[in-house]
Amino acid sequence: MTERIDHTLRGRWTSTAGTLPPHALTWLRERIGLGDVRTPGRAPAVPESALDDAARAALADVVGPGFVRVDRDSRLGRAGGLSYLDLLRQRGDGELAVPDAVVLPASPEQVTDVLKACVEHDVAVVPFGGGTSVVGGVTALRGDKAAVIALDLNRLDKLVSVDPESRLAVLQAGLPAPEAERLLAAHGLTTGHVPQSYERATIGGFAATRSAGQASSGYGRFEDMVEGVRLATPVGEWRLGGAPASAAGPDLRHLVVGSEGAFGVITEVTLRVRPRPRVERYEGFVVDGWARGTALVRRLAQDGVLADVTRLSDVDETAVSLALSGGWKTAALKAYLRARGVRQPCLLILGWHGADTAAVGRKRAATLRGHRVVSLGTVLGEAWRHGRFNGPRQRDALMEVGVCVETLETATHWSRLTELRTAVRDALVDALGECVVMCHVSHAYETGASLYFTVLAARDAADPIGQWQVAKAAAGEAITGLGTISHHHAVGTDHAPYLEAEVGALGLDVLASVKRTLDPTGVLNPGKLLPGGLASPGDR
Ligand SMILES: Cc1cc2nc3c(=O)[nH]c(=O)nc-3n(C[C@H](O)[C@H](O)[C@H](O)COP(=O)(O)OP(=O)(O)OC[C@H]3O[C@@H](n4cnc5c(N)ncnc54)[C@H](O)[C@@H]3O)c2cc1C
Repeated sequence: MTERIDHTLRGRWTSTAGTLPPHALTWLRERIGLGDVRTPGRAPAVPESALDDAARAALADVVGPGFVRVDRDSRLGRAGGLSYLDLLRQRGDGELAVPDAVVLPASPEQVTDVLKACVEHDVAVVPFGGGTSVVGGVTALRGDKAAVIALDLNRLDKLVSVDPESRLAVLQAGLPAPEAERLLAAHGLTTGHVPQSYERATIGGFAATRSAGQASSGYGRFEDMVEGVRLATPVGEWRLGGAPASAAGPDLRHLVVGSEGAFGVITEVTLRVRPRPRVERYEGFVVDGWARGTALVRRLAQDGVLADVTRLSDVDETAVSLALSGGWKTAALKAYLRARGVRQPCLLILGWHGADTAAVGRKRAATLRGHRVVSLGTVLGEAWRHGRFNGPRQRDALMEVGVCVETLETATHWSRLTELRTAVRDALVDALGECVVMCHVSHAYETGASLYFTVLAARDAADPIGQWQVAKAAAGEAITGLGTISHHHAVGTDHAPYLEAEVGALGLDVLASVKRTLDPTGVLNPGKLLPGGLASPGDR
């Protein structure tokens, strides 16, 4: 939990190659026909920095010469995010976009001055928080600019103020989540925001992408927590949010939250915070079949009694978890479930947070009242909690042995949830052939829920990048018209082509107008959010 990002090491999450147990390898060979493809280990090419001396000097004037870095490791360390394609590129497959320099400002004022210098010297700016984007959000694209910098917000790492009476905290944008939580814990407070990328992602990154954490049912999505923002833009600073609620026109904070660095750089976020729970209880349950499972989660959401963490796996994801756990305990569990009449087990993890055991007990009783689920006890729930940040480590290990492994997510209304799940699943299977597609619901609302897919296939050694691009495009087409292109990963470069289908041509024009106002020369994060940057509506 305390691991700080090592910016020199971006090709994997872990510093050592992970390993898979032998039974997992055997299972993979059987299920996806895994051959002997290894992840390439070539060092990616790093071109000469295109940042000219005048631009470098202007930036050094703002942040100090030691904080304008043009060395290979610094630049390579901020070359792209952590999608499967990013990881392949960082390991030497395909072309990697490397920033010309890394600039590390230490204050909101310095961020504004860096932007001014970049406008003056025709330099594109990619805001860089934890660099955990999985949609190409931090790809170092320069657009039509002479050079591109990664604007690393690492040094904006302070808890600025706390108002315990109002339950508000002002946090600087570069704070990684564990550090933000450590600082808030000293005041008995928490954000409750725990995404799987918790160990590395930052407060500014969460706000910029409308992130959703594993306990979103209890604490809300990140945008629900944002009371105010401080934004540095090329045309000056913009501060928003001074009241708990307001009827002063449209809520402009939502032009900033989710703006993915294309409208400005978030330097501070005022967050609604909560008392830190003293007791957390996680429990595993099994429901018979996807239809019954989603009906149950829908009832809980619509009755307002969802557990703080609510995660329902489909039959495939449950089967894979059981297969990979292996051993006599799994065999005994399967026999037990059969005896209880469960034919198609779907694993349901529920977690409740509270001030004390009695409070947690009351919440648990409210969730479970009147529902038929088979409890597997807290051991399974605790196992989930223990392993909940393991996804990226397992991905490292899977990549090592030649697996094409990636996730994608969407959301839709309850009435279309199963249709969407089937459409995405079928599209992925059609595109990839022999593969495993698993799905779970981890964020539920009164009107619908998210779907999160994990895909495993044998990597195509000849064209690994093309293999996933085809599958991702097929999934994108399947989603269009049925659900959102992103429930919490954001748009980045990867989803930009699908944004028009979701918000309409007029929606894109509105976004382009905002961009033109805040970033008239288009230095901010070219190619992200808006396809091609959209300097003017006519450019589309
Ligand atoms: C293994 C893994 C698991 C993940 N799990 C989840 C999950 O459970 N829930 C979830 O919501 N997401 C998840 N993500 C996606 C990612 O972690 C989130 O999008 C996160 O919010 C990004 O935060 P970051 O600080 O790493 O931002 P970055 O990756 O650095 O940046 C993301 C985008 O925001 C922009 N940006 C960053 N900081 C700022 C700023 N201060 N001002 C303006 N723009 C900025 C960047 O330019 C980029 O476009 C996961 C990613 C990985 C790799």
